[in-house]
Amino acid sequence: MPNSALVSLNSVNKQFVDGNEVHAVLSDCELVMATGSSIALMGASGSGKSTLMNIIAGFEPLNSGKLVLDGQDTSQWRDSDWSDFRIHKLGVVFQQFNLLTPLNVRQNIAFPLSLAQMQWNDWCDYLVETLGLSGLLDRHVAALSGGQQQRVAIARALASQPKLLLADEPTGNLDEQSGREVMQLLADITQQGNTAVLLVTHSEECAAFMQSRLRLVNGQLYDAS
Ligand SMILES: Nc1ncnc2c1ncn2[C@@H]1O[C@H](COP(=O)(O)OP(=O)(O)OP(=O)(O)O)[C@@H](O)[C@H]1O
Repeated sequence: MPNSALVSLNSVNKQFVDGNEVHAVLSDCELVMATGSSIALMGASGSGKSTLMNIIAGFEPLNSGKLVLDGQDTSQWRDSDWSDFRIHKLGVVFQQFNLLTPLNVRQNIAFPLSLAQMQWNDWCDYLVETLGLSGLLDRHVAALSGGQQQRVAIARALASQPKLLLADEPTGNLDEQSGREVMQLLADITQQGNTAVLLVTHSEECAAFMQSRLRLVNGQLYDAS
């Protein structure tokens, strides 16, 4: 494995048990993602894209195989190791946004900063401006439209400049223009080399903003570039 690998999955298997039935979702799945790279993860509905994201974020355990994150084998990680990774190195844009509804936009974006003991900074101002959130900072997130909430979720995920961004269809609620602006932002941050992006998308147009494209079929990843 090259030293620069940020994410490495080696022969990963994941099944879900539903009553007497076992559903294999990932089967000897392999992935190497370099620091600062960007990958569009495509595949049919139900093929396991969100499951793969959840495994990398530590929200789902794998059944067998090896997951290495930033050079560390995660098999022995305790909850505190996962928390450390999530706070300091990971940003996630969930399909359902998962915003903190009692809080306003600024507080949502600042939340990961407080966990990482960081302050609001120029990067946060840049994100707010680029994502068109400047006029919304004092609004409660529950009162926002789906597209506005999605842009808050993206700003929150990027606020602490994570080494890895996992984004599950982050433009699904946006109009074409806003969607392109978000994709350009994601392409830019990977060009700058500090943040790697794993993007789940059904859109070929969004996928084209990423450096490479992979398709999940029968539990394995194939080059779809
Ligand atoms: N917690 C769970 N318990 C049982 N089965 C699950 C669970 N999570 C996912 N699955 C099953 O795993 C399979 C893959 O689901 P997943 O959500 O990863 O697919 P996806 O590729 O992200 O789909 P979509 O494009 O529709 O979002 C599906 O058959 C789903 O029903």
